[in-house]
Amino acid sequence: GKDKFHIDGPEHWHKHYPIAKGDHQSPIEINSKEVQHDPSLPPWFVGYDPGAAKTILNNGRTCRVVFDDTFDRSVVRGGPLQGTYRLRQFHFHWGSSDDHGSEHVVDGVKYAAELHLVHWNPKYSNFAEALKQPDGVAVVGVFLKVGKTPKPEMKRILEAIDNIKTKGKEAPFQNFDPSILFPKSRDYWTYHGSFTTPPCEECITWILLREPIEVSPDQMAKLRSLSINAETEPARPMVDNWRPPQPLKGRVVKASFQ
Ligand SMILES: NS(=O)(=O)c1ccc(NC(=O)NCCCCO)cc1
Ligand SMILES: [Zn+2]
Repeated sequence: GKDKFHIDGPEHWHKHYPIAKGDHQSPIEINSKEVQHDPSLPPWFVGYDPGAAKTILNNGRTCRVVFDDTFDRSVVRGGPLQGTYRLRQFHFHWGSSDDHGSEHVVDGVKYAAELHLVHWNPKYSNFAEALKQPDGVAVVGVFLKVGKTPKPEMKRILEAIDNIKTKGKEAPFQNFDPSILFPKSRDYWTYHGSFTTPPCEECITWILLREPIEVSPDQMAKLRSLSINAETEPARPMVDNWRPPQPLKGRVVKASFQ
């Protein structure tokens, strides 16, 4: 299955997913000096129904919280988007230590982790169809920065990790509105890119929040306590599940702020 390509590093993905060497790949380096402030960019909004949250799972590559996306129940709209996009799942990427782990890099700064909230355009019949379209998917990205104060809103996710330590484990995760994880500011960068893992489809309008949320070293250690192996296999820690920045290839990154 596709999993064996995940064991091979990002340098190998193109052999089975040629688009991995495409012109609109993610993540990228954000260079503030080259970003274009776009005053016409409207604010973005979410309307998340906590009741849409269903389960949390360890898929061997990240920990993912899955939502009911059978109707416009939890959506994002505005910003660079036309219409509403339905929340399907959110997940994280992180490093083996606090000094790296994010996928996008801002003016050379690697954050300890990056949260991705994945939404798809319901003008397409389902997620699998949407990921074949340039306007099929919208991902809101939030950087996690390590500081002294733990983020209380992360508590429920980190507690749930105890039930999904190994690959294939899934547990109920209900009544959760992920917008409580957002920072105060809604300032964002936006550009057209791709999934950062296979199939690397170039279907994503990225909305990357400028302001990181702060988590504690212990909270990062908890993420790193997840394993990529199944329960019956030798323990291998789930760390460094990030793709390095990809060539910008002439794309312009727009900023909603000066
Ligand atoms: N890191 S990321 O760019 O936000 C990302 C989001 C979803 C996915 N893939 C996903 O949700 N499902 C796998 C696609 C197979 C079709 O269902 C991969 C990477
Ligand atoms: Zn991601």
